[in-house]
This record gives sequence, C-alpha cells and structure tokens, in this order.
Amino acid sequence: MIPTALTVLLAALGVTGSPVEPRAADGLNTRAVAAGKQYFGSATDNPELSDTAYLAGLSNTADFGQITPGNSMKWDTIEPSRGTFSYTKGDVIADLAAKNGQLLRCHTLVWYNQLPSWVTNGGFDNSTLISILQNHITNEVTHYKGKCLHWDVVNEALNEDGTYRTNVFYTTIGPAYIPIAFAAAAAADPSAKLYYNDYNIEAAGSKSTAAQNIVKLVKAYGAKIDGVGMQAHLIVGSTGSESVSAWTANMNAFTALGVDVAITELDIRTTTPATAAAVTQQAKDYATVIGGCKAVTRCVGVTIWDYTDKYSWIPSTFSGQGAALPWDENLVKKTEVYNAILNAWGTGRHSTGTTPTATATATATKTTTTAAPATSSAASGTVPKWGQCGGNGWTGPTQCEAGSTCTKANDYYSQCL
Ligand SMILES: O[C@@H]1[C@@H](O)[C@H](O[C@@H]2CO[C@@H](O[C@@H]3CO[C@@H](O[C@@H]4CO[C@@H](O)[C@H](O)[C@H]4O)[C@H](O)[C@H]3O)[C@H](O)[C@H]2O)OC[C@H]1O
Repeated sequence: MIPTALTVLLAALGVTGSPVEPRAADGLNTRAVAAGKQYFGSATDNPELSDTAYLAGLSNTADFGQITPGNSMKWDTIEPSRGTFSYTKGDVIADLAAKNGQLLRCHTLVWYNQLPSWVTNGGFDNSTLISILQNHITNEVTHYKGKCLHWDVVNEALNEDGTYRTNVFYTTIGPAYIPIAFAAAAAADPSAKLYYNDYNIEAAGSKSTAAQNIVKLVKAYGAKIDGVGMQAHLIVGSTGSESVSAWTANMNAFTALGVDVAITELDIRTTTPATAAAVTQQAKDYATVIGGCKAVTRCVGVTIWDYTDKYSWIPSTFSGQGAALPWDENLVKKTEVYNAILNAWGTGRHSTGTTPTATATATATKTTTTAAPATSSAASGTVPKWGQCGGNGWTGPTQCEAGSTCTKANDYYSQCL
C-alpha cells in the first residue's frame, strides 16, 4: 500500500492499522464502552484541578469517560443561604467535562449531609419546606439542564436496617419528600436520568430491599425514577466484594423494577500502609465489582470516587484507612489493580504502569468520539441510546431507529428517545 499523508501522520503519532479506523487508546473507559457500558468515570473536586499532572490524568478519556463533582453541586455549595445560588464551582466541573468530551454525573440534590444550617435548623413547616425543596431542585437542575447524564436526586435516605433516616426532610414532610424531589427534577430537565443513590445496598439485605421500595414509592407517586446508584465504598476482602453472582443477583432485583443501576462512588479501602497481600486482594475485589456490572445489561457504568489516593476522601473520614484507588499518592498507576479492572471489562493490551501525561490525554481525547458509539446497537445500524447523533467525529447513522428521535443532533449528550 502506498502511504498517504494521513497514514504517515498516524504512524508518526504511533497509531497503526487502518487509516480510516484508528484504534482507540486502551483504558478503563474504552474497555467499559467496548463491554457495552456508557462510561467508566471518576469523581473530582475543584481544589485538585490546579494540579496539572492530576488534571491530565482525569482528562484522559481513554480511562475516564465521565466525571462527577465530589462536592461542588451539593446544597451547601449551591444555595448556602436561602434563595442565593452559587454555581461557580459546579460550572468549573461541568465545563471541564464538556471541554474533555466527558459525560457528567451530577451529585447531589437532596442529602441530609453538607446541608446548610438554614435548612436543617430553619424550623420550617411542611408546606414551606416542600417549597424550599422544590425551589432548590428546580433552580439547580434548570441551571445544569442538558448537561447532566444523571442526577443523584436523593442521597442516603435510609438507615442500615432499611428504615428511613431521620433528617429534616423526613421529619417535616415524611417519605413523600423523595417522590416530590424526583418530580421537581424531572420537570426541570426531562432528559436527565434520575437516580436514588446510597451505600451498603450493593449486597442483598434489608437496606437493599428498602432502596427497591424507594423505587416503588417514587413510581407509585407517578414520578420518574430512572436508576439506582450503588456507592460501593468497600473494604478490601469484605462485604460487597464476595462474588460476581452476588452483585448480579442484587442488581437484577433493582432492574426487575424497570430501572438502571450504576456503581457511583467505588473505592476499596484498606489499613495503611497497604501490604502486598492487601493490594492483591484489592485487585481481585475491583475485578469482582466490575464483573458484576459487566454481567448486568442495565448496569450503565462505574465511577470511582476520585482516581488517586492523593485526593481520596477516605483517610480523612476513616482513620488509618486509605490506599483505596487505582492510582497511588504520586499519581502512579497501581499496575496490579489497574490491570485487574481492565481485564475485568474484557481482554486487551496491558498497562505499563506510567504516570498520566498530556500526550496520553490528547490521544485519548482525539479517539473518544470514535470509541463512545462503538456499541452493539451502533453495529446493528442504530444510534446508541447515549452518544452523538451525528457530527463531532461520529461516523455512524445520524438518525435514531424508527419510532424514536435524536434529542440534540451533533451533541455529545444527545440521546435516542
Ligand atoms: O470531599 C468529601 C467528599 O468526597 C465526600 O463525598 C461523599 C462520600 O460518600 C458518600 O457519603 C458517605 C458514604 O459512606 C458513608 O460511610 C459508610 C458507612 O458504612 C460503611 O459500611 C461504608 O463502607 C461507608 O462508606 C458515609 O457516612 C457517607 O458520608 C457521599 O455520597 C459523597 O457525597 O463528602 C465529604 C467531603 O468532605
């Protein structure tokens, strides 16, 4: 074959193979997408974005196709005093996702924690608190309308025994605050997928059953709920990591109710400093979690709660614990853990254990739009449920399948409805 200018350029960039179908960079996200998922993603937070090496790694879309703000869309940041809304920090994360071509999970609208005292201690009556709740949700969801793949509408409404957690919303409004919140979010952005999100619902038990009952409750009120987020803040070798079949059975109990599931805040902590044996077990545990999501069609993706131990929330919350993420405190990949995640999504090339670089970021960003739509539905000639409907490098069909429509052509967040 006579080399063309394009093949010469691709060879210079280290890309080999067909010039019309350059191979997507290998990574946690591209493997997840190849396995039929929408993304593999990471939480992040505003202060760490000034760390350029960290930012390069986060922006590498081969590894991260989605980001979630760890704090900057919570009530205390967004509406610190009644009726005063501040979107500066949240916008930084949303803009970064858009710039990188990454999806955005928006977290979280209603949570008893990181809730300003004017709400908690305001002494509001039922109708006033409902109106405060609706106003907060309407304002925030409207601000980010069209940008959020998912909203975590209600976070952690349950106790460990499956009873409702006592918080100001439950005490004043009763369990109806949950469907009221979902209805307000749906009205403000009908395209966003709306999630209930909680921890310790990854395994069957009373709390998981209660979360399933929340799905039923929201639906019984006639409100929309699209998914349940399993946070998955796990402990090496402990509950939640036992077997792929345990994960799938529990996830299927949710999907049987007609909702998606997602793993939304995955980290697997251990006593620090981590021993070699703990890291080996941790790699197995990550593989088990990924295997569970991979096996369940309606498990749409996995998010780790930041990607590096350098910025993990664990040591500040669980004394003596940490080393929970696939990159260490020096931003170096833990090859054993990273490769376990890669291989759990599917076979392919292995990591060499390098530090993230700007070059890797540029290459990955360039190839993401090719990788994202490479799902089975694209192969069958229809546009994937999520992904570009025409333009931005998407070379598949520009229309959705018969009977459905493309919400926004040429937009990463478009979907077939
Ligand atoms: O900067 C940090 C943020 O990263 C942080 O984000 C929240 C972290 O996780 C979510 O809330 C926590 C979930 O875990 C609970 O502890 C569990 C207790 O049971 C154990 O079995 C389980 O392993 C533990 O995970 C915590 O009590 C929750 O607070 C929440 O959704 C994120 O927003 O927020 C604080 C910031 O300083």
